[in-house]
Amino acid sequence: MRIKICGIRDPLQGQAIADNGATALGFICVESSPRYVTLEQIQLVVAKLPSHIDKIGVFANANPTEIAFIANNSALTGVQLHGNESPEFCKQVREILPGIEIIKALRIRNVEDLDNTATFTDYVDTLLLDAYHPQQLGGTGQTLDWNILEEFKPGRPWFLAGGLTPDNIASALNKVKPNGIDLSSGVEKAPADKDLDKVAKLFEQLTVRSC
Ligand SMILES: O=C(O)c1ccccc1N[C@@H]1O[C@H](COP(=O)(O)O)[C@@H](O)[C@H]1O
Repeated sequence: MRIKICGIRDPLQGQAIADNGATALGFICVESSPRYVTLEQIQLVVAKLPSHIDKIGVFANANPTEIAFIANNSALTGVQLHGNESPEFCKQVREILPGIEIIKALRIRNVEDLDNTATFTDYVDTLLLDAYHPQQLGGTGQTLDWNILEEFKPGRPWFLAGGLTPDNIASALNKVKPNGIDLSSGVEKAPADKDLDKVAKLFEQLTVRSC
């Protein structure tokens, strides 16, 4: 299973989280977020990471040219589109960035929102399901209704996100079978300041489950 830890800013924290077993790290390229990182900060973190770690830039309603500039100049392996991007927009980004993983994040309120994920299947590599919050795009710490995800089998691999923590990850994975998990605020002391003890606890929980 893929394990993505999002909202990384500090190079040493990024390195430690990769050493713990994360398969992907995420960088918030959304200026309004308290976890926002500049291109230069991403470059400093990426420089310390082994090549097998996926490096994902998180954008929301950004310009495709800006997305491509940041992706190409910081060796990102993927971009996560976390705003109100349309399937057509995802297709455009995929054409501009061939070879880069396109992840479409969708904020799920109900079964209708879940059904809507099918409209993205042909235009993205991966889906990511996050909780819906009326004012915030992401990093809210809110969980979505895992009950409606029990039978969710989209035509693409998918990440479960939204309010996951070392304390609730076992319950989540008992109900839901995603291809990956994505955590941000559940493993931090303050926005973009990751709590390495919580990260270690997360991996302990995941190890116990796999035994
Ligand atoms: O983390 C942010 O500040 C953020 C801002 C704008 C878009 C997405 C953002 N984060 C993403 O939110 C989810 C879930 O976060 P959490 O675990 O509930 O804190 C995750 O995919 C982040 O990439």
